[in-house]
Amino acid sequence: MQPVTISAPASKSVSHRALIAAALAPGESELSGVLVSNDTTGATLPCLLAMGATFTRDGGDVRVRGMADGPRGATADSSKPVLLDVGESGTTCRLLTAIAAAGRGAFEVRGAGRMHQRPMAELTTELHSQGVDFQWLEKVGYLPFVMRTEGLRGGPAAVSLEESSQYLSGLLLAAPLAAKPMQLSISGAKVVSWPYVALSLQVMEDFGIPFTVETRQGDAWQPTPWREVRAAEPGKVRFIVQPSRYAARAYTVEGDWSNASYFLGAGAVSRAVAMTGLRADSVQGDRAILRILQNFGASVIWDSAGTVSVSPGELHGIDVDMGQCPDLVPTVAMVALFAKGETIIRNVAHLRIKESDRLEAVAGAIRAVDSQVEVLPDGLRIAPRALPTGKSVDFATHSDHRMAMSFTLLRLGGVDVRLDDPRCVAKSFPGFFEEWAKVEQGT
Ligand SMILES: O=C(O)C1=C[C@@H](OP(=O)(O)O)[C@@H](O)[C@H](O)C1
Ligand SMILES: C=C(OP(=O)(O)O)C(=O)O
Repeated sequence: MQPVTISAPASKSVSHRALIAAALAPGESELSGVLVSNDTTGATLPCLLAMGATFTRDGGDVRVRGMADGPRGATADSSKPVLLDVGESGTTCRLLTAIAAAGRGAFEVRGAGRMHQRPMAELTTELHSQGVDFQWLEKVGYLPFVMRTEGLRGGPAAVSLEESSQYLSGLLLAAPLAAKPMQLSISGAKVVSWPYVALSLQVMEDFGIPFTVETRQGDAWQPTPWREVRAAEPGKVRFIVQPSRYAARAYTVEGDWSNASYFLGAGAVSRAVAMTGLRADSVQGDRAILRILQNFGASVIWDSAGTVSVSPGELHGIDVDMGQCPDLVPTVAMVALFAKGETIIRNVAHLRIKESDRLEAVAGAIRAVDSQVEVLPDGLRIAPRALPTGKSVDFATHSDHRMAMSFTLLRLGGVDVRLDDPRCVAKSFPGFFEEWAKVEQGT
């Protein structure tokens, strides 16, 4: 039987970063293949427009005229700060708070839904020591707030990556706009979601920003190519970013490994799925989905044209640390329900502060299909039972796109999946259900 072929949607994380870099690059950039979704063209783009960049867009082709001298907020004589509405996008919120802080004037940052419960303090504390003033409109450390800035001073700064990598990504992307070189280091006890920091460095490099990464070897700091830093440890890596300008350019956004995971997962549990448009050498951590599906027992093949295919096998439960690829957890948890034996997912306490409390939301879906699950302080222990084939089951998405997309996998086990809010997929993948229909129709 021929595999169903799906072309991967554009990377959400790269789209955010390419829009930011192009908006900060004086001159004209042409971006192709930008993800059209609520978080990217619906949140990051309008916020950058409010800061002073201009855009013309035809689908995912975006022509950007970058800001001539950095982000501009409202001046002291204006009664209203410039509004940055980040919607439900954590990436927009954390990255653009740092970018706006590196500009001038007053900005009000607001969001929607869960975004007002997702923490900001780790980032804003550091921005405050850089000279930025915050006025909290509801709760200290959370949206909404008004920020007044005269730019970043530069010099040393340290941030913890225990709950999110987005704080460091924001500081890195904003650092070239600081008055002096910035030396960023990692505090805290552990690092999660490291590959997203590497993606930020990749886009900075692609848009001409000079920076050095140093790792500690014994008592000395050694310059290290950023691609060689696989998983950073607190106190063992630092970044030196020179004041500089992003350089305008043409740029093509690569495919998204996170949103590919639902289709690759379908290949593992049902019938072969082939995907085009994914980079085998991508810096995206969610490329790990291939290794994880292989560990379950699925087979993975790359062909010479760069198409990857996943086919089913005898699936058995696995024990997996997903600290560096948290967005894959809902997919992996659903695949675990098709496997024999227990699956344990570890090191993902940060899933509790995403679009929903994802440990509880995923556990709710597992219970809805009569399997057993234990919610651990930092993960899930899943004991699958036979799926309720032929039955209609109601699922609570908690308005979380990754819940809606991952629970849909259960249709391949014969479950009539009823989602309370299927439209929440628009956050990252508005065309998800149209693509999914191809999997079910087998064409
Ligand atoms: O920087 C990014 O593009 C992202 C970082 C990750 O968040 P955390 O670093 O908060 O885990 C990830 O979950 C999110 O979907 C995208
Ligand atoms: C956590 C996610 O995104 P964000 O943090 O940008 O809201 C996600 O897409 O799963």
